[in-house]
Amino acid sequence: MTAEKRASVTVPVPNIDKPVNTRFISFNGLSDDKEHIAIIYGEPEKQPSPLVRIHSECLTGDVFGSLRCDCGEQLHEAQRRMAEEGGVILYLRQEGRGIGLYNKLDAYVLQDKGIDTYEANALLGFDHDLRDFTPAIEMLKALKISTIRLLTNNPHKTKELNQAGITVTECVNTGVYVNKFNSNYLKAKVEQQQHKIIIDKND
Ligand SMILES: Nc1nc2c(ncn2[C@@H]2O[C@H](COP(=O)(O)OP(=O)(O)OP(=O)(O)O)[C@@H](O)[C@H]2O)c(=O)[nH]1
Ligand SMILES: [Zn+2]
Repeated sequence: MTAEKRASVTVPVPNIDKPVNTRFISFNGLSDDKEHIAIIYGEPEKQPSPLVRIHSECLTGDVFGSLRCDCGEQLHEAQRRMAEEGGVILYLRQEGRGIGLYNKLDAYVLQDKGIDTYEANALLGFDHDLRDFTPAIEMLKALKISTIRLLTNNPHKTKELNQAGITVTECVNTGVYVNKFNSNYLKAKVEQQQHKIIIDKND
């Protein structure tokens, strides 16, 4: 079954000086049963290569501003950039790189004993990253967007999209949001998964 748009709802969101209208889009026919959502700024379907952020849900960071990761800040950066130039946020319901919220909290318990973010997954019996970006590809196709600039530091996302027929003309890195609580987490992403995050050696 090919995925298609279900509802498109206008949602004003706050921006620097005045609210900006976005469209929240739901889908029928995605290949898993999760309620993934696209948030559209402007008219990206009319741009030759719009900015796209594929953002994996992080309740702790996105909603509550947890400083253990950089997710909330990356999401807010995407929102600011897209309010300026248009774009699409694909908000994927893949909490904890696919292991779920409770398991992520279990992984945090292990990390508090000195184990890194990927090794903690392994100790809990999971692969280091269980995410599947197929729904993101299906959503882009339903939105009739096949050429994008991807806002990410993760080179593996670009590779998966290219393999599925979405052309990534540019990989736009996000800012670096390092603090004393997330520096080991960011270092593990750089050292083990080649994320493009420049961390100052003093952090
Ligand atoms: N399993 C696990 N998931 C985590 C941990 N910290 C954050 N996450 C989840 O990781 C996901 C974000 O993935 P990241 O690997 O940080 O970043 P990315 O999406 O691959 O790369 P960017 O596009 O640059 O953000 C979110 O779903 C978070 O909930 C952790 O310690 N363990
Ligand atoms: Zn996070």
